[in-house]
Amino acid sequence: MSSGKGGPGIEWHEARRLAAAAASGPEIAVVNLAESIGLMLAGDVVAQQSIPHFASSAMDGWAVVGEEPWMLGSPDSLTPGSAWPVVTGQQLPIGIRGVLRSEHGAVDGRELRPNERATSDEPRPGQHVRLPATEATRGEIVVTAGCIVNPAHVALAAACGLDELTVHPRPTVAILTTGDEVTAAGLPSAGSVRDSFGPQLPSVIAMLGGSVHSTTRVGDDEDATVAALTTAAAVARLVVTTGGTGHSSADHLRSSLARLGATIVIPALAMRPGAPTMLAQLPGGQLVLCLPGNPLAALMGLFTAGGPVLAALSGRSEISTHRIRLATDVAGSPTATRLLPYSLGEKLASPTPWTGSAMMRGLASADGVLVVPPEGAAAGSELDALPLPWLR
Ligand SMILES: Nc1nc2c(c(=O)[nH]1)N[C@H]1C(S)=C(S)[C@@H](COP(=O)(O)OP(=O)(O)OC[C@H]3O[C@@H](n4cnc5c(N)ncnc54)[C@H](O)[C@@H]3O)O[C@H]1N2
Ligand code: MOO
Repeated sequence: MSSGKGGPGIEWHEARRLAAAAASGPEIAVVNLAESIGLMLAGDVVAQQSIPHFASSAMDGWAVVGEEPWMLGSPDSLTPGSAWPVVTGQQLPIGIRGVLRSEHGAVDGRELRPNERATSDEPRPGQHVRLPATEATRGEIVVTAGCIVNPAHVALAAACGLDELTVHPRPTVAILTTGDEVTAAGLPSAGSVRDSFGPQLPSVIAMLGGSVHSTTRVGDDEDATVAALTTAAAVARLVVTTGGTGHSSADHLRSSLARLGATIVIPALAMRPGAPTMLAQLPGGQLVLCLPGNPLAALMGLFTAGGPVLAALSGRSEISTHRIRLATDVAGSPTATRLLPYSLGEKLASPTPWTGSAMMRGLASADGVLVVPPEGAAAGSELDALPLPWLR
């Protein structure tokens, strides 16, 4: 069932606002550099010392002091006319003229001279010397909190002398799929359906910022549903369920949530498909996002309410809508927002032919999802559209 017995559904934009508001803020954790990639940075990255922190050679060759010819010696005395062999990265003392690269010099006995490949002024003052603090000074912020940590950030943090970063970890999510008729593999017989969620929902949730801890199948049974919700809520900040949102004898989600003392945040959505999507909060603060069993309806519910929840729990910015121009007239639904997978041609959007709530074919070929207001929209006008998490 949907809004019929559950009261009027919440308007689409309002539902997104309520979903984000119901989620408590992101957690903060300190993790090893390698584990931080892909997470939201919660604290600035600050150089612990200057980068580079010592002067070094940028070339294999000779550190030289003063004018040629240079006599090979040791770095202990910086006497004009002295030189010594260096390799790339080797520490250099202050006071040398520069580094003559190995291809541009020749040694005869202990005497070093530039060869014919060298220019007359080589090495110029400071040539091939990496000076300290040219990339950052000690205490300088080199990455500001609020971005997703990427591999380059991590390499920079390592260069800054850091071993760990302060991040917002991905919120843990537990998935419960319901439905005695659902078959996990192979060809389903008449009366059974292939599980749409097991193979894809964890990835979509990850794309939206979550980390799926477990996926559990629950039979159409109230005690089993209560037990599974309790187990899931013990490990997850968000529990995502599929199916069983209705009021039939096979649907036990509502009564199970009531038994657990849950507060209903979103009882239903004024949205097609996906109207029966529900958001509830358990007494421990964990959110339970109840998606309808129909596969497209479930993803529309996940994009609408799950996106804002996961963004808030992971400290990420919400996936925002963008404007897209229509190739055709699109009819609205008088009391609901329609979500229609669309494909693009010549930069104009047309709903795909497969928009039924059980159909995945439209979404599989879609470039995004149109957010159609109740009054519909005419060809040539612009509508809001949601980007698909896998195409961002
Ligand atoms: N009398 C009414 N009946 C229904 C209403 C209503 O308002 N009044 N709303 C319809 C709408 S809209 C939807 S959406 C569904 C929601 O149903 P449930 O959330 O209770 O889900 P189920 O009944 O368990 O399943 C619905 C449908 O989805 C199939 N399903 C379930 N799980 C999976 C899965 N893992 N993979 C693929 N398909 C799945 C299931 O076999 C059913 O066909 O209720 C309508 N009915
Ligand atoms: O809301 Mo249901 O999702 O139309 O099938």
